[in-house]
Order: sequence, then C-alpha cells, then structure tokens
Amino acid sequence: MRIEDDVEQILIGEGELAERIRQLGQQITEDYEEKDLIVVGILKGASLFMSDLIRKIEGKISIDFMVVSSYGNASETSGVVRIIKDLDMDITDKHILLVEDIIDTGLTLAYLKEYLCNRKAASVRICTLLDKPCRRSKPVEVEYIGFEVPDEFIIGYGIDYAEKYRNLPYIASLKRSVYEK
Ligand SMILES: O=P(O)(O)OC[C@H]1O[C@H](OP(=O)(O)OP(=O)(O)O)[C@H](O)[C@@H]1O
Ligand code: HPA
Ligand SMILES: [Mg+2]
Repeated sequence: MRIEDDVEQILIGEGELAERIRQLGQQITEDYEEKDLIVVGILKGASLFMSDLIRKIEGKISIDFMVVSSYGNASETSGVVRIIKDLDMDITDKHILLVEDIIDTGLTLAYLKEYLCNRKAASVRICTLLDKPCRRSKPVEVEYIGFEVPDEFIIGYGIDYAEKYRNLPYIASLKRSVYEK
C-alpha cells in the first residue's frame, strides 16, 4: 500500500504551510527584538515545523529541544505526559518560545508551560502550527497559531499516527479505517 492511500483529505498544502510559517517567523522576530530568546522544539512532532520556522526568525536566538510523548501508538491521549528528554540549557531569566506541531486536548502544552514557568524563565509563550480547539479539555493560552484544524486525526509534516506518516510534506486527515481497525 502506498502512504497516500491512507490519506482522507489534504487539508494544508506545502505552499500554504510555507507562507504561514514565513508570517509567523516575521511576527516572532518583531515581538522578540532585543530579547534573549530560546526557541524550544517539542519532538518528535514539531521537528519539521521547528526547522522551517527558525529559518524565518531573524536575530541571535538559541535553540533547544525536548522529547515528550503522551499518545504513543494510539489515536487518543494516554493522559500522561512523559518527558523523555529534558532541556540541555539553563533557562533562568531567558524568554522561552515553545514550538509545537499541534494542540489538541491541551494536556501536553499546559503541562510543559507550568513545568518551564517553575524553572524561573523570564517568559514562556507557545507557537503551534495547528490548533484543534473543539477537543480542548485543558485550557491553555497560545500566542501564535498557524492554522485551525477540524476534529479529525491529523497526519503529515512531522505529525504521526503510530510513528508513521511524519514524512508527508503536507497536513492531511487520516482515513478512519486506518486507526479504527
Ligand atoms: O494537546 P494534546 O492532546 O496533549 O496533544 C498534542 C501532543 O500530541 C502529540 O505528541 P505525541 O505524544 O504524539 O508525541 P510525538 O510528537 O512524538 O508524536 C503532539 O506532537 C503534541 O505534543
Ligand atoms: O490529530 C492528531 N494527530 C496526531 N497526533 C496528535 N496528537 C494530538 N492530536 C493529534
Ligand atoms: Mg505522536
């Protein structure tokens, strides 16, 4: 079976992604002018978005990564946010921008925001490529949003189902028959 056979619908194409990421980069550049900024990518999902976004941010930023997981191979959250790799850097008095691929229930980002605020960062803001607001169970403030997506299981551009489909260059919905069997 080809990977495309599991795609229900392409929701956001490559061109649209590139243009929105350019706009986000410009906005972040303006908002953090003269500030000591660490951009933190949340792996694995944000890997592609992070690498494209930071190339659209001007200025002397630093980058770091965390590896966090709560979905595993399932299509619903386990409810437990596991930190598999923590930050390498000391974030005391630094401005932190968390970069995520998708906010769904809000559990992951609410947990991470509190976790980093407790480490005495100067500020912690969130930039997510996708927002699925209809599924939110944990409210969390998000400063930068790329696109809103419907209540479908999303794949592509870094986002997986059971560790597959991250390599699709666009954002798509996954056929129900794939995750409901
Ligand atoms: O708002 P929530 O319901 O918490 O869902 C969002 C989180 O779920 C996904 O991570 P996942 O646990 O699948 O890890 P991954 O990035 O390695 O795929 C996604 O990358 C977000 O981090
Ligand atoms: O729709 C989704 N797709 C993949 N991973 C996710 N994690 C939260 N929501 C999703
Ligand atoms: Mg995942």
